[in-house]
Amino acid sequence: MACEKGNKIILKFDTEDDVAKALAKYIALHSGRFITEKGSFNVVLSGGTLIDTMRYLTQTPYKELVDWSKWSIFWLDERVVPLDHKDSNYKLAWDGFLSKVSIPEGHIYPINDKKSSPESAAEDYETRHRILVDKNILPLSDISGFPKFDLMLVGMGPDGHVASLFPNRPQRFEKERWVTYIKDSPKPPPPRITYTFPLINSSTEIAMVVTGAELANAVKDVLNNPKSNLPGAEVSAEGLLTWFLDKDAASKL
Ligand SMILES: O=C1O[C@H](COP(=O)(O)O)[C@@H](O)[C@H](O)[C@H]1O
Repeated sequence: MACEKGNKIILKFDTEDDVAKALAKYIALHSGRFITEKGSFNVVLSGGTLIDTMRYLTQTPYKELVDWSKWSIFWLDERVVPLDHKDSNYKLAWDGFLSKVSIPEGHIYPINDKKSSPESAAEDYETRHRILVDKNILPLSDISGFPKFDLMLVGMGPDGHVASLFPNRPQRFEKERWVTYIKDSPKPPPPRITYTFPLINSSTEIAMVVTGAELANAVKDVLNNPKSNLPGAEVSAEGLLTWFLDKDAASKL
């Protein structure tokens, strides 16, 4: 079932498995669309449950049909830990997705895990994005002046956080930086870096992928209660924001 509001569409499915199947089809369609239009596909990954929900993309027919050679991968947020640490969003994505498809190594942009502090890791990630802009690998939005990705795949926590932008933390209000840092994330591990809202909201397409009953209150507040002021409610896209919900996550709408 679909419900449209402005440049937002809300898709509700019976089960998490139905969400996973629809998500694979949606990503593959956008991959084809962007590669036809501009010859490349810049994708931003979250951590968390998203990676498992992307599982059908690594299977037939998508594994063979998608032109992985044109993909580039970035991270919406990352924990400041070594890339082989169990808490690393890169490791999660590598184990569950990237190791199973053939995206060129040079197109994968994890954080530099040799940086010792969240400040320096955020600074470094932003600088590397500025270099990609200078090389015309990443375009800037004509509207915001921030980097414009083709597709961001965004998860949400039960507290309404997206990326590492949490309620009751100032990072969600950052307006200038492309990448910022947090040292006291309420969800462990505490040191993280994260894209900021002006950058997130410059994306052409965004998929909010939210499943499970423990997300039902946050989904209700974000979609139906503007006063809740949760970070998830601040997500918008320059093109279309598409919510993928299962029955449990949508149960209080
Ligand atoms: O800590 C994080 O949490 C969010 C939400 O994760 P989920 O397990 O509730 O899906 C995730 O999107 C983010 O990338 C991650 O660092």
